[in-house]
Amino acid sequence: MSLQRVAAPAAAVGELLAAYRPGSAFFSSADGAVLGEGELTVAHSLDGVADTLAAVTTPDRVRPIAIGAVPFDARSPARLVVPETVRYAVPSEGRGAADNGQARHPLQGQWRIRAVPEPTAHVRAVERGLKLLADATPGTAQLRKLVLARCLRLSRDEPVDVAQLLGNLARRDPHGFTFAVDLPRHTPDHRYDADLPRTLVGASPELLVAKRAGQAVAQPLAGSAPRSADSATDQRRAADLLASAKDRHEHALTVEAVATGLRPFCRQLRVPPEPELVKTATMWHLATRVTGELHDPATSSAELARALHPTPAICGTPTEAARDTITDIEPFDRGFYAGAVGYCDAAGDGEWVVAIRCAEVAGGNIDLFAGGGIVPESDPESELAETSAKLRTLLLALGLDQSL
Ligand SMILES: C=C(O[C@@H]1C=C(C(=O)O)C=C[C@H]1O)C(=O)O
Repeated sequence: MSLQRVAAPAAAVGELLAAYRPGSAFFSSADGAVLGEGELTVAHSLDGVADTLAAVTTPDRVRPIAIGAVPFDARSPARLVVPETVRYAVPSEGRGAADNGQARHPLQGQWRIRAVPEPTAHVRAVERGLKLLADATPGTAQLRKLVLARCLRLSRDEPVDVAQLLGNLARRDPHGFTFAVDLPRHTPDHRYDADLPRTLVGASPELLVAKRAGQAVAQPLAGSAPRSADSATDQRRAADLLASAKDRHEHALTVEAVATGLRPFCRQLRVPPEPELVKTATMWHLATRVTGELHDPATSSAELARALHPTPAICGTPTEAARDTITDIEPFDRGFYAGAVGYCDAAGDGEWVVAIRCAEVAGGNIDLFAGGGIVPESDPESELAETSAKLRTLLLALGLDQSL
């Protein structure tokens, strides 16, 4: 077994982006970027990360990391790779300049597109969800929030160039969390040839949890509005979102769950009473930054991610009832969409984000996903529009400027 080596810090995030090749693992945040190459060993759950890292840690080995993804249903296997070589980059100056236009390098080719479910069926699914939120079933926990998603299956004859897609995503959302990590080759429904590598690629705005220097940080998002190219309209939408009782309710349920999940690990937890606005190139969101001092500074980011995932931002409240309802209603398997993606080192430091604004790529197939939180005050047509707006993160990075 070879040693995990850490190469000298790269000059810029752009260099690591340029070095990404299929099979490597890339993750970037406002703090910089990490690129893992090769495969020393693999952990199949967040639980297994500490032991896997301990097994490869020796006095002469520099802090190993595990990097990869956990599926939406955490009972299914994750893929968290301990790479042979790890390179880090510090944030670069140029990274602040967002490229809000079309993808600079559109992926050429003729796409076949299939919506699963069809848009009208998604509206009906939301109506069904609303009915479940309104009905109390004796003996079962009352659903308070449910997140329903839809999927766009795109395919073409030529394989998707993941490096190009990753570069486009990083340029459009330079302040987001951009990632490309390989997944287990088999999908539960064996939809693709098992020989095809599968990659999760995306640009998530949502920090599930980060841990560094004995501190835990989470930034749940919930409550959304599409951006507008017209700046007055854009500002009005942001102000309306911040004032919306429905969105604040949806947001509060998520913050409450994240605070409850972190509290047992923290001696001091700060939860701001009011949400703030965050934006991506395509969306406005309500956000709350929750920070805590850990009782035990050695608590690992993987352990914290395990305690928090799945949050009501992508599942619902209460968790199990929402997860079962999602399985019943959604006509596709979420796979790694709405899972978690990130890395953790042997000291437990690391960052995990919610796997949204992402796609699963296998050869010439790319599945895009987007969902939205539903509370009793939600409107089905607006929910459909919200998923269409969220899908634009990936569609624009592919060079497809169309509403689907
Ligand atoms: C589920 C998604 O996004 C989540 C749901 C949100 C909402 O309902 O307002 C906002 C941000 C994310 O937590 C997605 O992008 O697919």
